[in-house]
Amino acid sequence: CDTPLSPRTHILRELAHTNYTSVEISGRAALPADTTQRGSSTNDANKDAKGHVQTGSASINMAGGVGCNGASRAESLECGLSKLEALFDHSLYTMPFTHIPEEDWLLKVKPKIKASEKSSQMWVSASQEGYEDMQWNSSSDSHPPWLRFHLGISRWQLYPHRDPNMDALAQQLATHPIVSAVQKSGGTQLKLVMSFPNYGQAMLKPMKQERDDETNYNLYYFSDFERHNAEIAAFHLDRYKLCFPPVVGRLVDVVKEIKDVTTDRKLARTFFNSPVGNVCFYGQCSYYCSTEHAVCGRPRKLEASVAVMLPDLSLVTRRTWRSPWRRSYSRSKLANWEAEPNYCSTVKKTPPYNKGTRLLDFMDMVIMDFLMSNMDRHHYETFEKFGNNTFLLHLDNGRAFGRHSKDEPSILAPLEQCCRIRRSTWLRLNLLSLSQYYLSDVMRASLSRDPLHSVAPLLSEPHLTALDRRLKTVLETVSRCQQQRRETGSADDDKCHKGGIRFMLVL
Ligand SMILES: Nc1ncnc2c1ncn2[C@@H]1O[C@H](COP(=O)(O)OP(=O)(O)OP(=O)(O)O)[C@@H](O)[C@H]1O
Ligand SMILES: [Mn+2]
Repeated sequence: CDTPLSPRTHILRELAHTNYTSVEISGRAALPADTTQRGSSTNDANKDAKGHVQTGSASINMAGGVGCNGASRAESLECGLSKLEALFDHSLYTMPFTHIPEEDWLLKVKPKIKASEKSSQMWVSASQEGYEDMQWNSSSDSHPPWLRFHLGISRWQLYPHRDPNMDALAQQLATHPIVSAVQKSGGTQLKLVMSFPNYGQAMLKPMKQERDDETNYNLYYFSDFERHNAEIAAFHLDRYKLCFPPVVGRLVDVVKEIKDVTTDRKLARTFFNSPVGNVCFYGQCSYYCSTEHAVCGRPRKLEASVAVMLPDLSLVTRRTWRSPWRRSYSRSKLANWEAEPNYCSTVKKTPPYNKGTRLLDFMDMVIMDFLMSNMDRHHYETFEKFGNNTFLLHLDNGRAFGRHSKDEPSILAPLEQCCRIRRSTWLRLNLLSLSQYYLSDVMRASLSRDPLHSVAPLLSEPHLTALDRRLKTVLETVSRCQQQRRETGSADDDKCHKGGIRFMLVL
């Protein structure tokens, strides 16, 4: 999702030369104004709050950062929140974006239309019970948060870093009345599309497992449950890559907000009361949609993840890409990448991985998947409009965070086989391994802002600990690559990709 680097690229270089084991980085450059918003024609990113132009050098100092050791639970959360703020203020996260040209926005608001054309061009909704009257015009102030989100999608990202719309969007996803709920077709497990009075829509995945449950070791990855908290946690983990649609947790009343408002008769037929009086349903799908696997309220309240829907496919087409490192989805067969030692060199020569930043974007996704132990990344998607030169959408993270006591090294195979990583990713991962920005601390803090945190923390402590452990493994894998490069020299088939870097250069 990185746009071309700004003149502040030297910050990265400076950090790349920093010895992370002995030097702490504060890098608190003044927070740049968000330049990715539509209509901002001047680049304010290098100005501080008073409008002074920043020279843009990251300050690297020896002073200690925020330390949370020995704090009580509440203090430790408070401390984590300041770490999160410090992280997002860091110059590695506030890279200014260049102005986004008109053709790089996913959607356009139609220019004013003549009165004579109005009757045919204006969308007038039939008045439906539960829905609000729309009063939208071309001004973004009149738009509901979901529409602002759609209009803010660009070639490079789904939403800007520190999106001013994010709080309102999350708030509506978590609290707005649900006026309709139907099953979402496609995919293998039960999920619903919910509609809100302002015509926004969201995808709901219900809670299937307790936070502390570990996936049964005898279950293959392809028959594992989907987890609502994994969808929420994946969104928080990704917030710097900005490739997942916003997801929040919600306590849903299964009677008032699903059974009573659904027009989906197949879904309605599957509701029943459990022996202890909880209201349950199971819907229709190809896995786990049976009475034995029903999802149940307590007695009517059900935890769920709620993800904002992307623009409808009839408006914006998406392309689905099969992952080159897709698993075999078989109990006995090996996938090509498991059998062929030189698999990556073939992929590197194959479009779209042979050009641009696709391979590096793919590696970012692989690293995320390893951190959250998601083995189910069979496909990813892109917006068709942007061709091959765009970010990857990582939808569907429901099978992540299944086991905290086990890591899955094979998820890192692409990184290990290709030895490629985006420089900014590598630097950010290094930052997250420093005590003042520990990944587990910032994730704990970030997730504490979700509405479901008040019920129980969305990731249990062992899952948070696993994140730090896995991050270390990623960094070690990169170090091994660097070591190999040092030993074999730089004479190889690799060309430095735009936006990426070979390990030799990182050193
Ligand atoms: N936020 C979203 N907005 C729009 N479409 C979405 C969103 N999330 C997922 N989808 C679409 O719905 C499809 C099914 O969703 P998802 O993959 O999460 O379900 P699933 O049951 O886990 O599927 P599978 O069994 O294939 O893993 C996706 O392939 C994607 O195209
Ligand atoms: Mn899935």
